[in-house]
Amino acid sequence: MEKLSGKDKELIRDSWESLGKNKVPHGIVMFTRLFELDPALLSLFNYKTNCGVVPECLSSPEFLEHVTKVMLVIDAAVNHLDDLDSLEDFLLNLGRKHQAIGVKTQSFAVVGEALLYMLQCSLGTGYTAALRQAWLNLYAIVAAAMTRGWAKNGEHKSN
Ligand code: HEM
Repeated sequence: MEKLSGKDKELIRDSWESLGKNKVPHGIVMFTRLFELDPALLSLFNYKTNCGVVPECLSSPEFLEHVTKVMLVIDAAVNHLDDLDSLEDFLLNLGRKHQAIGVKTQSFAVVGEALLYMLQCSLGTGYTAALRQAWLNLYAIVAAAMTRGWAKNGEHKSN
């Protein structure tokens, strides 16, 4: 896996310190943005939530569970900045599962955009160009590992 600079790690850790204590509310901001950017993603959750519109979805327990799961993956990444390789197998497997669910790899990038939006909303003036880049670098590492797992599962299938 790629490595992050010492400065990247510092910016990520400092900014996550307060955000990580309120994962679900920040995750909801992120997923609200995700569905603004790509409303079609809602249908991937329908089999569980049976919800047709965003507000209903965002308050359903299954949905909040996924928001929590995503935030916990981010939390794990932040807690393993010096040792991201240790997450490789977990992330490969996660990518494989998302391939099976029908999530496209392009959608991982949209989640990245939604993550940046949430950081911008939450950090205000603390959202600097360097901080944005640090998070982009971290998320790129996570998404790349998920994409490798996705591709292993999806070999010979179209993306
Ligand atoms: C477009 C984006 C995504 C969609 C539509 C999506 C959808 C889903 C769905 C439908 C499930 C199965 C139901 C559930 O467990 O709640 C799932 C599971 C999960 N997702 Fe996602 N997901 C997306 C992105 C992500 C990302 C970026 C992460 C982490 C960074 C993530 C983390 C997880 C985890 C940890 C699980 C549970 C896997 C397990 O059961 O072992 N998801 N996702």
